[in-house]
Amino acid sequence: MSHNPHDQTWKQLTDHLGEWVTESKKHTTDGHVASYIPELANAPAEILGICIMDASGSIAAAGDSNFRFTLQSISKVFTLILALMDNGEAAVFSKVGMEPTGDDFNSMLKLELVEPGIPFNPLINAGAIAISSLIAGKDSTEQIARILTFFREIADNPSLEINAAVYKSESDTAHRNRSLAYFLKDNGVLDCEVDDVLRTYFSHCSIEVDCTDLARMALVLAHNGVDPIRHQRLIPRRFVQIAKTFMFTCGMYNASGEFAMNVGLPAKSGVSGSILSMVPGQYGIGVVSPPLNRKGNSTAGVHLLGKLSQEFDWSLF
Ligand SMILES: NC(=O)CC[C@H](N)C(=O)O
Repeated sequence: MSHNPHDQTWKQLTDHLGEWVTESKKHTTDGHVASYIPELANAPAEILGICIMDASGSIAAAGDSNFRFTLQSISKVFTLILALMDNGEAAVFSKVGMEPTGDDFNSMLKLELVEPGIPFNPLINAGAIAISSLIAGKDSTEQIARILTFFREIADNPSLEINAAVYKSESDTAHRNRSLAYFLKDNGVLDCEVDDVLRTYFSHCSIEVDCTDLARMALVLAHNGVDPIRHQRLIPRRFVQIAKTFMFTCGMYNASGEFAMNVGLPAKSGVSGSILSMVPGQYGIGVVSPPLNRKGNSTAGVHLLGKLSQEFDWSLF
């Protein structure tokens, strides 16, 4: 038996992940599948899948890990990184702040209440729409092409595509995001047209992946921007540091404090019921289970990450 801590954790993971998924799956009934984007409501409610990837690309997977879903808010982490790579820190943080809001992810409350009227952080909807406008390109068509190229590179998967049905469903019903974008335009945050920036925003939210893609993308963040499998730097270290900090403080919306206490890892969730997380320096983690709690996080997914964090003492604190 090996005494390498990684080998021991890996054996325990591969031996027990299936049991832990079965246990956490009970929590799918604690939540509701998102329906404000009508197409998302078609997701089966009893799904729970997870994929954990180590630095050599070995995979521990269990449950419905082949289920396909859209990135939704998880995409915001990577558009933030791309915007930082395109514009640098100073330009990005002239358009968005660095603080959690304590409000729902699609709230517009503080845009009017607090001066200057820029979004509090890049992971709430208002902030992510501002970030979409900063992606280099002459219009949304060019921006979307660059985003897809970047996401495919990070996921090491050239076949990532936009799910057209989810895109259309969101675009047809996004009255709240449209109002946020008009508000931003009025506050002088957006230099481009509202419809164009929303095309970019809905497109990156609608990129379809599975848990393996999530784990692969997370692995690059876990290794501070270097892909440990291809031994290639894909993202400057500083920009990963910024992204991981936001994931920790704002990645689980207004439940980020609770998640930090119970799980203690950087993470980002999306309304598709997905969660991207990582054990820094070690593993990339992708989880999906569509039913959400009131704050928009996957009930079974959060439960499973809590169990893993306890079992392996993964909390950063
Ligand atoms: N929380 C989320 O995943 C939100 C993303 C979704 N596309 C929206 O704008 O509402």
